[in-house]
Amino acid sequence: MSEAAEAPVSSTGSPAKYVQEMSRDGDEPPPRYIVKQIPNSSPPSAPVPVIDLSQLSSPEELGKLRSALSSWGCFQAIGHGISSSFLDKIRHVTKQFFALPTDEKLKYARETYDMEGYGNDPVLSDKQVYDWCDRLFLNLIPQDSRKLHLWPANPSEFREVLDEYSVNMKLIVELLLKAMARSLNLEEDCFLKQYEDKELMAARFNYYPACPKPDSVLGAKAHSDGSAITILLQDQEVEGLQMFKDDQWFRVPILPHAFVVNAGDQIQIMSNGIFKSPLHRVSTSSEKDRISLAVFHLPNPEVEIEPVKGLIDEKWPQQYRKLKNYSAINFECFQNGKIALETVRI
Ligand SMILES: O=C(O)CCC(=O)C(=O)O
Ligand SMILES: [Fe+2]
Repeated sequence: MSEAAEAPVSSTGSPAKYVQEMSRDGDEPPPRYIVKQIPNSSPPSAPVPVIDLSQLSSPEELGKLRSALSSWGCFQAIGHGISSSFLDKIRHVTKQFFALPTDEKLKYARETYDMEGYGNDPVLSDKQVYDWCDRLFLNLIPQDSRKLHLWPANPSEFREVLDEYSVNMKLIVELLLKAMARSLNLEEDCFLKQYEDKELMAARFNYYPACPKPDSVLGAKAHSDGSAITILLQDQEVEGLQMFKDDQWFRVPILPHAFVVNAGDQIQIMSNGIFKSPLHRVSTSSEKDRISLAVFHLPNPEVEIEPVKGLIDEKWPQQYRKLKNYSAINFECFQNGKIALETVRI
């Protein structure tokens, strides 16, 4: 294919120019960003379920949680206990970071073929259509995996705010994993036990600049998350996230100060396919920049995961094999155009 030759790929395994710079300079999106035809490019708004995390001791709310995760694979979480002012603050420092001059942001640039740090869509395959998005990817947990030199010192509160955000995210994830187990009438620590106290958590700050071709360019191509759980803070004003359900795309509306919680592929495996890891994508806007912050939580790659025994019986046999390092499987499948979850199905 000639596609690889059309868009120069720099030696860092990244598209040659940051998307934010192309947007600022009024560049036409290069061919490698063009999706030939975006199916369903203006879908309807989605009735994504809303779950109140402060009510998860009630059987009704647990029932809603189970139903949301086994149909949509996602929900909007309210009642999470994090103040609106703190959420505004983390959005604010995110915007401040991306507003810095490129030279300043490059102090935190990711290394060749590394995920962590500031950069654009990593190039993993020569068939890849690029996302109209720049990112800052940082490990949060375990603490000793943090590459603090990649944590922006500008704006000055960035590190402190992210550290506090990380503490909050860990608490919410644990609360959710326990509630998800209870919603299936299982011991509440049955998912957490599989982590063997070796969890990973990482943050991806996404910056989607305005795009002159929203009908043929995506902020993020359709994907499911390779995590166990993802907690996403959407932009306050600019929509973009879309979910695939029942063969159709839906726009996820903005609910101020709610998180969008996604089941990731690894919880689909651990729940023996009961919870669904949803396919989602991000559209672009011709007028406005958009930010989001995704926090991914997953077991350490050394740890083996498998469907929980209590969810396997004759009527619903084991759907996925025991495995470890799902991220590596996911990565290889992406490069070979395969769907990772399908390759680990029994
Ligand atoms: O920006 C969004 O709304 C979604 C981002 C996302 O799906 C991701 O970072 O995995
Ligand atoms: Fe995602």
